[in-house]
Amino acid sequence: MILELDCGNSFIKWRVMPRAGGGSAIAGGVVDNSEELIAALADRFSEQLSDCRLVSVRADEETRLLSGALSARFSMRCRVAESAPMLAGVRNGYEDYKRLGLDRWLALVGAYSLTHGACLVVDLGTAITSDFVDANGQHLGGFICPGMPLMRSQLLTHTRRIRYDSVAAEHARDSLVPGHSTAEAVERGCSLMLRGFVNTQLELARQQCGADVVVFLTGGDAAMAAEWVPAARVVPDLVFIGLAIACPLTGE
Ligand SMILES: Nc1ncnc2c1ncn2[C@@H]1O[C@H](COP(=O)(O)OP(=O)(O)OP(=O)(O)O)[C@@H](O)[C@H]1O
Ligand SMILES: CC(C)(CO)[C@@H](O)C(=O)NCCC(=O)O
Ligand SMILES: [K+]
Repeated sequence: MILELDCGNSFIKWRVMPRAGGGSAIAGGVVDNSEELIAALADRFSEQLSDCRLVSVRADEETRLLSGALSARFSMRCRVAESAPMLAGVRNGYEDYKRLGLDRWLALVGAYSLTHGACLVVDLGTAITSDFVDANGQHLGGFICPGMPLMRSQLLTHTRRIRYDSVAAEHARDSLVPGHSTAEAVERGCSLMLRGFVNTQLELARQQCGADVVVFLTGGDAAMAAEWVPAARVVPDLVFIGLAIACPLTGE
């Protein structure tokens, strides 16, 4: 079995796949840190993991420690995705290709592998990122802005009186009419910022890549954005699709 990891800034997303080259996930989850990850895996998969592949946007040292701990604990090979100027028909558009976040790069490569045509990838996590690729696989660049979790926490951190609980937040998200409570005002305000961003990306994508550009949404808040872009494809495992391309294992 193969362990796949997407180490984001806030969470580590993991899944166990039956073998190289496909099938559906046997198990998966989201954890806060490597200790939790090892605990989640140790019960069920102690003897069965042969390989690991991972992508990380964390510091190199932190990523090295994580892959070292995993390969030691589960006696498996561990491959770490690296930056590349070109992969699977996609050409990195950054001035310095090493600076493009690896999660963005792999999601883009994953999306292009599904369409072989122009795409826009919007990843809504801690940060929100968008990336454009044309029909020839040329990455046209992208954007980075704060995601919903960061927008909320900035308001909370830098004000005295913006306070509300998660139940109120949940209810507030039922509608986008002007808020009559702090929870509604903040949640809907941030949602509208997100909606404005997503709609602008869509316009830009059509200008840059043509009207038949395929829109992919991924990351924790993808489902929310999907309401505003009915034609979009919500692909939660886009980064993992790219990861398999970047780190093929024997047999793939
Ligand atoms: N405590 C939690 N337990 C389980 N799942 C969670 C928890 N907190 C968040 N999630 C889910 O985990 C996923 C995190 O995805 P997201 O794309 O937001 O990752 P992230 O690591 O915060 O972002 P990034 O990759 O940009 O750093 C979301 O689907 C979210 O709903
Ligand atoms: C933007 C994030 C934080 C999104 O996870 C990540 O892709 C990253 O750290 N990128 C490096 C900066 C860049 O992509 O230009
Ligand atoms: K991400």
